[in-house]
Amino acid sequence: MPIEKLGSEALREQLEALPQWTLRDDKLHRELRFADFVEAFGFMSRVALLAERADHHPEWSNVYNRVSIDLTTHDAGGISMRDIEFAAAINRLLD
Ligand SMILES: C[C@H](O)[C@H](O)[C@H]1CNC2=NC(N)=NC(=O)C2=N1
Repeated sequence: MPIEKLGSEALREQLEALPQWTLRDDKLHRELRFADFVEAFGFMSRVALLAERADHHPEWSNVYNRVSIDLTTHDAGGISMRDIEFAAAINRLLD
């Protein structure tokens, strides 16, 4: 079954449950700051395992203790429920 891009109304609804995430360039965006590089990279390692399990991968960058994450579904040409679920799973790692 093809993965569908969310329409703007459905997307707005889903974003209500993800207040830590914003829309930037048609992607789900979140920036994080950790105590140091080891903490940031440890977090990225945990996200990498989630990404491999879901076969859904982040666009991200890391500078020392900062991590910037963008989520989109290339296969759908926009944000899909895969990104919503991924964002929620990342939030749970940070609880
Ligand atoms: C072939 C493979 O399943 C696809 O390329 C997957 C891999 N990871 C992916 N990750 C993301 N974020 N979007 C995708 O469309 C995507 N597609």
